[in-house]
Amino acid sequence: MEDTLSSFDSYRRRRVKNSLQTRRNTMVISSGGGGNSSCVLLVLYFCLFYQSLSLALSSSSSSSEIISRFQQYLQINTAHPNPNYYEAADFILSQAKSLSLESHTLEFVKAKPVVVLKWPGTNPNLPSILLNSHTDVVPSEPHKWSHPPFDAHIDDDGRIYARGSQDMKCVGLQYLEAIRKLKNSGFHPLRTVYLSFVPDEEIGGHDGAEKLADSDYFKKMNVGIVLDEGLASPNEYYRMFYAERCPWWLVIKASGAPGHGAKLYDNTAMENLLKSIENVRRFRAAQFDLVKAGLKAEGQVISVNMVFLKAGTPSPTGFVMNLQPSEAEAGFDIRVPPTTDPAYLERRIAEEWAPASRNMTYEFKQKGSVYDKFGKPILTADDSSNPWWALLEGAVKKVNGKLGKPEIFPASTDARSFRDKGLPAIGFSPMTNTPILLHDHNEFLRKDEYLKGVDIYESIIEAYASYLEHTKGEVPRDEL
Ligand SMILES: CSCC[C@H](NC=O)C(=O)O
Ligand SMILES: [Zn+2]
Ligand SMILES: [Zn+2]
Repeated sequence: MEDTLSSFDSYRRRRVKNSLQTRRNTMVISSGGGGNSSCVLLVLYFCLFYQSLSLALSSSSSSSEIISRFQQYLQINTAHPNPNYYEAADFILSQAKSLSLESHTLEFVKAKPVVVLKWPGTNPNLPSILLNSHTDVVPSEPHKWSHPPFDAHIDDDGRIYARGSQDMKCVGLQYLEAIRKLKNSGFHPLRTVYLSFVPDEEIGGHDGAEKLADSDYFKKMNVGIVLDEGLASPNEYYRMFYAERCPWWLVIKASGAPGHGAKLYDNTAMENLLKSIENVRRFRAAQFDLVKAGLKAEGQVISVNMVFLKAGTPSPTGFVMNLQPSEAEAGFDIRVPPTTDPAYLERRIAEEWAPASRNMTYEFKQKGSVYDKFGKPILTADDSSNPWWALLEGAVKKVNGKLGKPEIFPASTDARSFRDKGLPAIGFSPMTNTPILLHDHNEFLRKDEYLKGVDIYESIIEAYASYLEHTKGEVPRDEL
């Protein structure tokens, strides 16, 4: 860890040195006259040098300001079901102003602002880069946290506790801090860099990223690559995601004749439902065993988790105890990797989990497709056909970050709205040596890890925004 941090520091020093060097070179080229003009130029030189030095000093000494801005964002309560979206939007807009970024607030749905920021590139004809993050967070149970989830308290070991510290207010603000550093260093992007701060990801993104991706405004943005969220890594390897599992939310229902609680008879609703649940549990265990044995990664198996059970005849004191009910239901959150055959799973549901022969029916509350409109699995290429993948890898390695194997995101993110449009989208949240605490109690991110992530994005944005080639991964406008 020490090593990694010190190499990040030396990278920072190199950048400062380079930026001073660039400014010095500019001066040398522009000086050329003699006499008084040399004097004026000398003064100018020192002014510029002083300015560069103070800029450099301010960027190297502003860790506490960077952390304080992160805390401010975390302190805005954007938890469902009543997220304070306007306060979050105002905060982002104030940051944009301090960075002289262009901003636009789009309200596709009332009270659900989508904030889009723009850092114009010197070649606006090249497809742009979109850095996406969501502003909402999931609810919490504050009394089960060691520090209140919207205090952004920092403990003695530098852990910042807050809902959203990992998922994903960190990423949204790290993008902005990286841009602040790049601007301070005098960097000018070749490609336009956009940032989108979208609502509602945690409840499906339909009024947020999905609306943005469907809009004419988005078409005009001419996006060529999207970065979105990934997951924390408990070890030293950063994680990159090229796809995500598809959510299928299944409800199965059993029916049967009611009867006396003391009677043994076949085909009761409860018995039929339990047979299905046993079946589902065997399937779940087999999939989980593949992960436990190290044969498959989490994102490569089908996960099934029972999320509700509903049965029984209510009474004023609870449930009627001597009546076997005529209906019973169970709900499952299923996640299907785009690399599996969904027809196989659907057959299994119809024939084994909810067979009509056992008086069972089923319905999907949500059933995403693993295929795009051309019938191909929705995946972003993680090989040489996608230069953005290699660029990201290179940029992380340049600042001494190590990378794990490409992965499929186990849950859903807004990236799917962009992949649906045929765009490459990479899931990445720079957090190493950090327990995975998204949606959990006591979600936290360490200060040093957050600051390291800013440097990682600085490297990524610099590489992406400087990339000149028109690539295969970029979809021509008229196909969107
Ligand atoms: C199916 S939309 C729900 C999106 C949600 N995203 C993050 O947790 C998820 O459950 O994966
Ligand atoms: Zn998220
Ligand atoms: Zn989430």
